[in-house]
Amino acid sequence: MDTTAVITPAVELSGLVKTFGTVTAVNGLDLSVAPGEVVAFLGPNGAGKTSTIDMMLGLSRPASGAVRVFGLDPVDAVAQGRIAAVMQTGGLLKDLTVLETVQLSASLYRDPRPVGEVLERAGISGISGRRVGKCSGGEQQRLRFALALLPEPDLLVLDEPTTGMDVEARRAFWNAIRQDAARGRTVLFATHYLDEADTYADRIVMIRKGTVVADGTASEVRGMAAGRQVRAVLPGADQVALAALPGVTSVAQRGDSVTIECSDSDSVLRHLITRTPAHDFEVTSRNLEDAFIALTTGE
Ligand SMILES: Nc1ncnc2c1ncn2[C@@H]1O[C@H](COP(=O)(O)OP(=O)(O)OP(=O)(O)O)[C@@H](O)[C@H]1O
Repeated sequence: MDTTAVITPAVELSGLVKTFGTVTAVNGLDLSVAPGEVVAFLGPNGAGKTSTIDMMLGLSRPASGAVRVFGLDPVDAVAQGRIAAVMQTGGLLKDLTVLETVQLSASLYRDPRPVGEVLERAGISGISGRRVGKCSGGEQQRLRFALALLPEPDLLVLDEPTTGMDVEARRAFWNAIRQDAARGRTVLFATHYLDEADTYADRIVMIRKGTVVADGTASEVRGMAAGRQVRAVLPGADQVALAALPGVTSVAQRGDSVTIECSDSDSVLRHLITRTPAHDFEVTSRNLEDAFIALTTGE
């Protein structure tokens, strides 16, 4: 057996760039996703998530850089049913029932999964007779998920699939996706929701201004994003010296007080106590949500 065989990544993006006129939507993005991973693309509005996903699906072409899906050009990967997508809106006919919608889509494939099976896996067998126009937003998304399962893709891509759903609908939707992913399918989804990425992804890739700013498991990213704030009374603090301390991300002086954002509050305190006349110390943990915003907006 050849134990040195290299596994072809599910997704390989290298030096990806996408521009729209003067706007650079994706700016030299590199990413490799292994088969079987559940990856969240997390980033604020305009970070470049949709532009990247469109290139992965072969819906648009990069200005430069390369996209491979299971080693293939995305257009070929889509044609072979290796990749399928659940988009946020569009693509459903209101007057058809859920069952008719899936049957119609299935008729377009040469060798689709059985209709009953995909309804079951998307958790919508119980509403198969309901008209699409009467389905809630969450049910319509599970219907789109069922449609995406018809070719039995190896990679499922979802672009902000739960926007506008309430908490219960989001949970039902993700449980269906997660149960399906347990069978080994690779899943990549874009989201604004930190909690959604945290709960449902094995790996979080944070995007800001078209590039990756953090990449790791939820707990690794939490570690990267988490930080402390040290405050002390120190008139005329030497801001340059403080900013040069290990792990310090910002220093601000307001009146007699200095506020230092850092990853290692112990070493900042040690410095302040031994090298400066600072007093009245206050150490607080930055809230994770604030830290996420700091990481994705650079504030
Ligand atoms: N067709 C287009 N024409 C012009 N500019 C575009 C186009 N599509 C995207 N952009 C711009 O590219 C940037 C990245 O947009 P993109 O939709 O990829 O971000 P996103 O992370 O998916 O954002 P959101 O979370 O709001 O969907 C934004 O500045 C956006 O305005």
